[in-house]
Amino acid sequence: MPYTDARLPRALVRRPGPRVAEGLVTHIDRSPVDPGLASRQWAAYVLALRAHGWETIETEPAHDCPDAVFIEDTVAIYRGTALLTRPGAASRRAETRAVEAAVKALGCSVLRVEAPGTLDGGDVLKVGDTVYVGRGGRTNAEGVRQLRAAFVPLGARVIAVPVSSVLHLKSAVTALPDGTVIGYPPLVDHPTLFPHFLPVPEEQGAHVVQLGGTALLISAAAPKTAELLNDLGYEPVPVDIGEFEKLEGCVTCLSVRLRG
Ligand SMILES: NC(=O)NCCC[C@H](N)C(=O)O
Repeated sequence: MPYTDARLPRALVRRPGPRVAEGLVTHIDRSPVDPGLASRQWAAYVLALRAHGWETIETEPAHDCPDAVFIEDTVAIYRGTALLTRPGAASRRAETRAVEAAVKALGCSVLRVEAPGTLDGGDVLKVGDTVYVGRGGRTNAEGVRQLRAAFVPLGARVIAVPVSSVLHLKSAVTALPDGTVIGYPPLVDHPTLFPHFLPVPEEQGAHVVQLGGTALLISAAAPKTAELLNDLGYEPVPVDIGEFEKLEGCVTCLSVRLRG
C-alpha cells in the first residue's frame, strides 16, 4: 500500500463490493440499489476529496461484506491511536480486519473494542478534543466505556449522547470547522448537549465532511442546507451519493479522515 506524502491530509476509503445492494437497512424502507451507479458515485466522492488536497488510500476490499464501503464504522482515530471497532451489526464485524493493517501502515497505535462491547465509527463525532459518542442501536454502553478508556487518557473529553431515531450519531449531527454542531432537529434527541447547535432544514444536510479551509462536502440531496452554509461563508461541495443514502449512508461514512 503506497503512502506518498504524509503532509497531506489522508483518507482511507474502500470501494463498494459486488454485494453492495445487499447492505443493511434499519430505519428506512429498502429501495433497489444500482451497483454500477454506486461505483460511479463512490469514484466521484473520492475525486472530490482529492480535488481538495486529500490523499486517498484504498483499503483492501471486503467483498463478502455488503456494507464494507462504509469504512468509517470500522475505526475511530484520536491523536494517532486507532480504536478498531466491534460493529453493532454482526454481518459487519469482518470489515475491521484489513482496516487494522491500513491504520498500522499509517503509523497509528491500535486498540480494539472487545466483546461484549459494540461501537460503530458513525457514532463517534470529534469536535476538537471533545469526542461525542452516540449510544444507540449499534453502540452499546460497554462500547462507550471502552471508547472512554481508550481516548480519555490521551486527553479527550468523552460525552455520551443518546441516539434513538437514526442509525448513528453522525446520521443526525456533524460539526462545522468552528465547532458548531449542525443537525436536523427531528432526528436529534438532545440538542442541548451541544454548546453551539445550528438546526439545518434537511435530513441529508445534517452531514458534512470538513475538507479544509471553508470547504464542506455535503450531499447533493441537501440544496437548502448548502445554501444556508454558503450564506454563512462556507463553500459547500455537493456530491451525489444517492445509492448509498438508500442504505442509510452519508458523506461521512465513506471515508476515515486523518488530519496531520
Ligand atoms: N457511518 C455511517 O453512516 N454508516 C452507514 C452504514 C450503513 C449500513 N447500511 C449499515 O446499516 O451499517
